[in-house]
Amino acid sequence: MLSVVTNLLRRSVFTSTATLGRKASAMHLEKQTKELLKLPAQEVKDWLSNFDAILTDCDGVLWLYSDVIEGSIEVVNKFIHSGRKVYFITNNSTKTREEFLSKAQQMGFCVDTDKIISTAHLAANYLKRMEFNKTVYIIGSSGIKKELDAVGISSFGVGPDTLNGGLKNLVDNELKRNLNSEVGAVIVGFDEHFSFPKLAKATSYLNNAECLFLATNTDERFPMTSCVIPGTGSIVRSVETAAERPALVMGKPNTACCKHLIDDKIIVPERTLMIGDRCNTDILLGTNCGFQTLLVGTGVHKMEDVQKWQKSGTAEEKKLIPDAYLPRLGDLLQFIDS
Ligand SMILES: O=C(O)COP(=O)(O)O
Ligand SMILES: [Mg+2]
Repeated sequence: MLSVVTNLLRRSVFTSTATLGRKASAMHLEKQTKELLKLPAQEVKDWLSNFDAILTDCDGVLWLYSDVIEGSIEVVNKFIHSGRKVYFITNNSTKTREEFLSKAQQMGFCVDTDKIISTAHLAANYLKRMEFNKTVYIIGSSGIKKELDAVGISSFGVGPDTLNGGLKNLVDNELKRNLNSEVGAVIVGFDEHFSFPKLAKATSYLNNAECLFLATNTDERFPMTSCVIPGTGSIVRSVETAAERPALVMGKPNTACCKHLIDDKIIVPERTLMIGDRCNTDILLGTNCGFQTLLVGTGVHKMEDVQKWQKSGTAEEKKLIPDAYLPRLGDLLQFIDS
């Protein structure tokens, strides 16, 4: 997926506005994105009445780090109070599900634990379900460790690990002599202390073909305009490259993260709306699950990105196109009857 987006971005550099105009006549063949604010209010209300379940991304839709995005609490709570099932589904692995719950509740969202889907929790439960009984080496944050503790799986690796005695020391004293023979899985999530020793240790463990390789998510970067904060995807790519094998990704767009809701008939795909700010995780998950999708412009992708993808020919690129677009989630408030 990274390569798809990279290619899309590369291609977009050479796309002129004139080309956009010329191809407009062929656009009726493409999936169209409804810009909700440009539609009559009744049409938007009718569209919303199709949904009795909503899955919403968190960072970039509901909040940006610790700041609530204006209007999102009111919209989400109205959805909840109208009897719709609302799930918070985040790729962020730095917190436990309980920590996300208290973050959301402290902000004012009326959400319960069973409605939070988060990737550290998904990873721990994946290992628990397979009755994993070895140790996990973590590249990531305390959220992963705490979720593993909660299911009785031992782990280590969280925190700084720097190249103190040089490369020779790392190789001779750590990689050759000090690898933990109990490690049976490596989990890679967001790690602000990611380092060369961590990369070398993870890939040394993964050199054993029986060692499981899980990644929480593949988001390339965090939603930020003033600078770039690399996301988990950049760390996962690095480990995958050195390990020479792909990780099993727990979060969006892997449909496994919400499959149980469909299998257990808790939600009906045709009556479910996926709301997100990133198309190659949130919107792709929605498309892959048969949900309707709504992109909001408060995070990673914008309507201009969608317009570029609408012109591209591949089926994979078309899966990134949402059904609807809004500048921000709070704009929905005027269309939800209380
Ligand atoms: O933290 C991330 O990488 C993404 O988080 P999100 O899925 O809530 O946008
Ligand atoms: Mg997001």
